[in-house]
Amino acid sequence: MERIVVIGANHAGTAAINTILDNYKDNKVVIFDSNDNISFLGCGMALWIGEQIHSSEGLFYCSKDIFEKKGAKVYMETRVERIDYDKKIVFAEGKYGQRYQQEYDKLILATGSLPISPNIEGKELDNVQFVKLFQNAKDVIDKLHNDALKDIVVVGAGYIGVELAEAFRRVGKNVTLIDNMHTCLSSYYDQEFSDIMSENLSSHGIKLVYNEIVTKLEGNGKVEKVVTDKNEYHADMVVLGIGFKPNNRLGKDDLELFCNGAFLVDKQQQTSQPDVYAIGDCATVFDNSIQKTNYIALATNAVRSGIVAAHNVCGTPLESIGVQGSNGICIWNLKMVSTGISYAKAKKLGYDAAAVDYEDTQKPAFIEHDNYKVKIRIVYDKKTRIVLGAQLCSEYDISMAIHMFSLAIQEQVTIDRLKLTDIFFLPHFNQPYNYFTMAALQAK
Ligand SMILES: Cc1cc2nc3c(=O)[nH]c(=O)nc-3n(C[C@H](O)[C@H](O)[C@H](O)COP(=O)(O)OP(=O)(O)OC[C@H]3O[C@@H](n4cnc5c(N)ncnc54)[C@H](O)[C@@H]3O)c2cc1C
Ligand SMILES: NC(=O)c1ccc[n+]([C@@H]2O[C@H](COP(=O)([O-])OP(=O)(O)OC[C@H]3O[C@@H](n4cnc5c(N)ncnc54)[C@H](O)[C@@H]3O)[C@@H](O)[C@H]2O)c1
Repeated sequence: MERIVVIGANHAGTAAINTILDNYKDNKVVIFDSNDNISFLGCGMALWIGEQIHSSEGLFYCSKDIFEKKGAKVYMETRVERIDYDKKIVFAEGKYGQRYQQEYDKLILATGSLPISPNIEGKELDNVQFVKLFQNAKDVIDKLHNDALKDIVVVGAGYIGVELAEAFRRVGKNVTLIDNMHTCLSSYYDQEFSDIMSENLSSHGIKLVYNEIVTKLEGNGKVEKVVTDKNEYHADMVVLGIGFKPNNRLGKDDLELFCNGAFLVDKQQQTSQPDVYAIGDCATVFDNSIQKTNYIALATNAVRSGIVAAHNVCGTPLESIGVQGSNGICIWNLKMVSTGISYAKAKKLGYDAAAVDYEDTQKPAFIEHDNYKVKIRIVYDKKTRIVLGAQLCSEYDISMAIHMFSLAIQEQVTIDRLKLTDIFFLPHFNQPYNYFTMAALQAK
């Protein structure tokens, strides 16, 4: 029997814990989490805030109870303060000051990420919000009920910022969305795609402010103003969504780190310390699109890395196959999905890259209903011909289409192989000259 300690029981921790408890029943599993809930789907936060779902109930898929019924010992609201990696002991403290020492044979770090806090004056003012935890969402929703709270400035037009801008607008607030880049969603899409999202956001009344750097927040107790290098914006609430950083506090002096501080792991999720594994947002991933170690904070990566670590910890060797950072967003019915890297990113990274684009309706023109335009871009390396990334955008649900490109990047498929990939045709679904083939065929 092994003593397995898991620190952090959100998406990564939950996946690892369930895999161990369901498949390797003879171990002693001890879980610590500093929060009071498990498995909160942050991805549902904007839907809840924007009143597209009526409650937060469905946003949890696991609990302390479930783990305990499967035989684990669970300490909630208990923060691990320090780890003695030589003696293999975890030191934790409960909400009421209770102290715990737990020895381990194998340790899984699933401490996740923290929202990046900009180094600006005024960020401690009331109504300056991060949106990561269930408690953050509850707090924001309580404040939104106050009709005097009218103007919301969202800083960061990435995934969190864009989703929340929509949510705030849906509940009738005036929304200004600020990003220091020249467009929204710039880490995921080329401007030809992000411009479509910008147009969608502005047409719903969101004020877009790009290429401005927030320099300070002003107010009297409560935030009242966002000051940038070029302008000032009135704000009754400011939401900061400028990215995540890995929560590495428990290992930053003892484990090897990636350039952004994430725990550096191998394909088995093992850190530089023997018997210590790291998963989810606190750890690195192997990024197949650039064939290098990278940091990509997504729940999907968290879950898969948890499964991989669990099997290795319990003695079944299993290697991660890497990730492509596949992602998607849906804002007022405009759906955008991407995988791998954009053309702009490929160029920035020094690839001799090319992009092929195609635009068409999803189905033949004679289909009069539920037939929308689809825009596709495939990015590839001109030298190796290998696919580096893909982007799709439509009001039609094209989400499943991105998985094919995800697999192509994972398997290092060339653009030329995609030209003749067998794609079925039925007018109810698509076209005989479909946009995958038509885009790929353009590759010279
Ligand atoms: C608003 C929002 C929307 C999102 N939408 C999506 C989406 O649509 N798709 C997607 O793939 N991803 C999405 N994400 C990202 C996704 O939520 C994260 O990638 C995911 O939560 C990572 O899971 P994790 O378990 O690694 O880390 P976390 O969720 O950060 O969990 C870490 C856990 O560790 C615990 N912990 C930390 N330190 C200690 C300690 N010292 N002692 C004890 N416990 C500790 C914390 O309490 C927490 O429970 C979204 C995130 C947000 C905020
Ligand atoms: N739909 C989804 O899959 C989804 C939804 C929400 C969050 N997430 C994930 O959660 C993580 C965190 O999301 P996020 O939106 O915070 O990060 P993000 O990386 O998606 O976006 C951060 C944005 O902030 C901007 N930014 C950075 N510094 C800034 C500054 N000082 N001032 C103004 N803008 C600045 C960046 O240009 C970028 O557009 C990401 O990994 C994201 O992929 C995913």
